[in-house]
Amino acid sequence: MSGPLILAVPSKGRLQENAHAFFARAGLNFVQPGGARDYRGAIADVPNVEIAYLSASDIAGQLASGAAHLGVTGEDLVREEIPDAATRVKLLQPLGFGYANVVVAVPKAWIDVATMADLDDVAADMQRRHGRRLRVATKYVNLVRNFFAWTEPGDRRGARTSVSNYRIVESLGATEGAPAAGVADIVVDITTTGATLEANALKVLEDGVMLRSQAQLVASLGADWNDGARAAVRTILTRIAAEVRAREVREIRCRFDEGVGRTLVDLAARYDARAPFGPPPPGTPLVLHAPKKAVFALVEALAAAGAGTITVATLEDVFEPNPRLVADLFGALG
Ligand SMILES: Nc1ncnc2c1ncn2[C@@H]1O[C@H](COP(=O)(O)OP(=O)(O)OP(=O)(O)O)[C@@H](O)[C@H]1O
Ligand SMILES: O=P(O)(O)OC[C@H]1O[C@H](OP(=O)(O)OP(=O)(O)O)[C@H](O)[C@@H]1O
Ligand SMILES: [Mg+2]
Repeated sequence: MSGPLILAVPSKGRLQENAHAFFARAGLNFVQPGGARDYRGAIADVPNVEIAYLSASDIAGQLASGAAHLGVTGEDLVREEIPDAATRVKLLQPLGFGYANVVVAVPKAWIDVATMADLDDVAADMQRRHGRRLRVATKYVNLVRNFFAWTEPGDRRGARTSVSNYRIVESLGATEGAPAAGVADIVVDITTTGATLEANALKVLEDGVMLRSQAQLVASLGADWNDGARAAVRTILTRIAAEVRAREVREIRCRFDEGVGRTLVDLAARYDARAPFGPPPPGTPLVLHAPKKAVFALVEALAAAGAGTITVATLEDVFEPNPRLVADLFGALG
């Protein structure tokens, strides 16, 4: 077989805009030969790639089945829709957008209920007194089953307790409204600002954060990884890796007096900064790539060690040989 590499990209919803911006920053410009309503596209200068525009949840499904090779979707959807995720997909890169938590939320009116252990008591009580099970409205059926079944030993407040005596009420929209509507007792849903929970008078349990999710770049392990698809993914991941690396680091350049060059390189290593072009010959500035977080501490240390003028700059792309992203995927594909 020799089909093209299928890259699945959100066509609507929360992730769409950020996903497009992410690929554009990596120099991957999408073209839609059939116009804006065409759900298939291509990348301007990378042959053998077909873009599939899909909803975020369809993307998780297509990656699981191998219908798409590479895609962007929420980690919540990967964990929910692909129970055996480790054998079917590889999460290559968290993308720094689409942050949201999957949480257990109960009516604020339940003032005595603050933890999963409390919730288990409520569920047991309902069963005993009314002969019915606690109703949980959610679209995250698999995540709920796993989370509610899991116990972590420890004292009552310090640990997680499993919840039994519940049943799931599947809800595909407006989930937070289910308790007020009387169709469920509590909800499990995704939240970012908490505004929707607040508007529905719900509160998150103290130990009720089931998953901290963000958008992920995901590869399918079961797709048709023919030679053409492998060549295309190498090009795509190399550009993405260069962009990701550039965002992680700052370039520091400094003047230094003869003799201290070596000392400065050693000093930089203590801040996880590297001299990508090696120690400079006399008379040329030292160039370092430093983790963003370490920049100001490193600048101070360099100045104290005798550096002259120091400049800090952001970089557009940092291409390194054998980027981790490429190695990770090819390692997983074998
Ligand atoms: N409130 C939110 N804030 C940030 N990211 C979110 C939020 N809600 C969802 N997401 C992330 O975006 C993904 C897709 O959600 P989104 O709401 O865009 O699509 P959907 O619910 O599948 O479809 P629809 O367009 O019908 O809402 C979620 O699975 C999650 O990873
Ligand atoms: O914590 P907040 O910032 O208020 O966000 C939470 C809301 O966002 C999502 O719904 P969405 O708007 O995607 O609608 P949907 O239920 O149709 O998917 C989620 O299902 C919540 O309802
Ligand atoms: Mg939604």
